[in-house]
Amino acid sequence: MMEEAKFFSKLRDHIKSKNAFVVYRFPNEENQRVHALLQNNFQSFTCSDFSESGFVFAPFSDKEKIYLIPSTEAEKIEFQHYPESKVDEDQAEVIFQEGNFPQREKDQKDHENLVQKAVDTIKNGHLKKVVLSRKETVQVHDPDPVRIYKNLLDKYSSAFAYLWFHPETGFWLGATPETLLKTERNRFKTMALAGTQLFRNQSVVKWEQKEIEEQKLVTDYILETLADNGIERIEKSDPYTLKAGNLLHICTDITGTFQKNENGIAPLINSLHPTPAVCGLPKEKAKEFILENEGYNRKFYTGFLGELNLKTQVQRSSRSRNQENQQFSAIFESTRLFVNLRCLELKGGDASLFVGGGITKDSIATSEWMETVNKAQTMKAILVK
Ligand SMILES: C=C(O[C@@H]1C=C(C(=O)O)C=C[C@H]1O)C(=O)O
Repeated sequence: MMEEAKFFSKLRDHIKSKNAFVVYRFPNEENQRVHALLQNNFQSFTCSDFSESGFVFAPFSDKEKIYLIPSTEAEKIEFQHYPESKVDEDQAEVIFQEGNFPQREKDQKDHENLVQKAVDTIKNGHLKKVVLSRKETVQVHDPDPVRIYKNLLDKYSSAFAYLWFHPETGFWLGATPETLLKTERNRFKTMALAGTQLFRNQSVVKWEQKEIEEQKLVTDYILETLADNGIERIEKSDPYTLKAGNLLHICTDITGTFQKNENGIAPLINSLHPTPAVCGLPKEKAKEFILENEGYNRKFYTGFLGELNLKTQVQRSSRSRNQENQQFSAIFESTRLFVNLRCLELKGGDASLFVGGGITKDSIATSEWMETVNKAQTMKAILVK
């Protein structure tokens, strides 16, 4: 384990070298552990069939490059990060941030028109659900990626919190609540996440029928595609409320067993991405609607990222530390991928934030706009000093 200060000083040197790297922490990490992979050469690596091992960074579109930092080409570092003070994610602070980045009227109009067009298309029976998003670019007073990432680590302990750099993509940061795929041997886990409301310290969370139905669409679709892909023993949890920064979502955990064949986990990834949590239903029609109407390139937003086929050593029993039991430790491959939400691209002195939401027949344009404003707060809150 490296000392944190030593790591960040090393990272600053690495940034000067312009070689790729990624720093990341898993959600709810009990021992405060943060991981990093610092690529030790200037080559550009891509992922072709998900048989590779390393950290993957994939765009929304299946026509663009999927980047990879291969395990064999990078120095692997771990350190522990303890927040300087207990920062909470409550509403008061969110409202306070509002003044730093005023909203533009034109952005609102454009987004509401886009949503209305989708609602009309859905009502005409061409679509069931489509996720529509926008990009908001703001000036950052101190655009130091390391400073901003430390804020992110302090603030969002229940998210997958990352800082990525590649000479061809530039800097990306994010705090996403959504697991795309977790595999360990032949077990896997994914989740259906949808429905959004503000967290207001409410003791009882009430969900509207619209949100309940929207989230169920996502769950049903995922269950169906998994069954079509030969996944066995599929189980799902009851829907529960998941807190992500200043927001609440409805979540269903889905687990199962998959048969490993020569294609590895590629069929699983290809059937899940993009889920109706970020694209829509039916998938191809929704994708078409997005590409034709959103009017900007999502790049890595609503793509996915994380550890791919990484070798992990596990003790058979975490309590058995004596010599005798050492022989029971095993090495196996695991994958932990997340959907790239609540993220931003850092470029020059600007940050581009990406935010969206699911549209169904019952969606109201102004409420959908507000939802994106609220989602943007997650990342705006870490930009300020
Ligand atoms: C699209 C986003 O989030 C997704 C859409 C949600 C919704 O429509 O309510 C909720 C969580 C995510 O699955 C985003 O954060 O930009």
